Amino acid sequence: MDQTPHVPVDELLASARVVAIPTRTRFRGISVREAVLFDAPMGASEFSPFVEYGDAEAAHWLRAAVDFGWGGSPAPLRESIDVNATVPAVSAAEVPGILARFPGCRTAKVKVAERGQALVDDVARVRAVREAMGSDARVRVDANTGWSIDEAVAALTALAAFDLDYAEQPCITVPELAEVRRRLAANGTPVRIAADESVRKAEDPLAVARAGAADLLIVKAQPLGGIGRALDIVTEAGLPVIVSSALDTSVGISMGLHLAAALPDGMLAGACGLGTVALLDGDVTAAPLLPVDGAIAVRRPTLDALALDRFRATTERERWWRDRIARCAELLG
Ligand SMILES: O=C(O)CCC(=O)C1=CC=C[C@@H](O)[C@@H]1C(=O)O
Ligand SMILES: [Mg+2]
Repeated sequence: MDQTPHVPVDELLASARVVAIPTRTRFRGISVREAVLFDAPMGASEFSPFVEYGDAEAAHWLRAAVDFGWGGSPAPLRESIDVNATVPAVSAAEVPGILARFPGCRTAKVKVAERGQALVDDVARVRAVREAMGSDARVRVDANTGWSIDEAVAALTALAAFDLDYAEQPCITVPELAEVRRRLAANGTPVRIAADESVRKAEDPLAVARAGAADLLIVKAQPLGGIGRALDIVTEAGLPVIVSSALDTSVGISMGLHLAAALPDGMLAGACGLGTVALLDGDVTAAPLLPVDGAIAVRRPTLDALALDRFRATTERERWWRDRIARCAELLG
């Protein structure tokens, strides 16, 4: 199913504004988040593939932006979406300060396997999260492909002491995920495995589900080419899902909220990774989509002219993003 409208590149460029927003805490090596906002007919839309991504990958994100801005979004089946606190790879001492930015959240996702850190750092961080949130909270970890099979089994065996909801993408490949899952079960420390990069960066996003290598899928609207495409994938995969984001502004978060709100009942496996505006030191709207009582209302934010000016990217970066849009648009045809 592909109902993404065709929009001439001149029209895309005419409505594009490029911003650079500082992060409050370094996250996946990023201290300034760049994004393009479109003032589009169906409402604001966002194009924000990470700068190191190639054009073929970034083109999926452009398709999503066009889909959301010019095509629209499916009718929401729910009014608000529970979200998780996202804890970057900070020291244990910084954990309470991070969690305070996510009021009411009873689920936390903790980054682990950060380059340059060791398992003791992960254990200390996850322990601090569990202690701060209490025994009834859900605590997940995300390794972003950072471990080998042996490292993943050792780390998750240790971290299982903190009662993990699941572990997101412990290793890179689908066979590795399957092996980690098998070994943990054989050791008597089963931890559910969630696939993220194996869905959003894979040539075949359904391969991980077909291989039985994951218990649930992380789905993100922008990398999967939009809400419609993401819905097609989850329907076909038949696994429970968590909707997440990519350190988007409130506009990209709104795309994720509309995806989560369109999922058929029973498919959503818990709180979604859509609270990350709390990690940014600014936004593009006067009413940011931040968690309140652990949830965010499903709505489309309006762009704020003052904010767009305040975070306006340099001329050089703006040119870079405009060239990127033109190349990606050409790939989409
Ligand atoms: O899922 C969340 O809690 C927040 C989003 C998040 O973790 C991510 C955002 C941006 C880039 C990714 O490396 C990362 C992820 O791996 O899920
Ligand atoms: Mg992830």
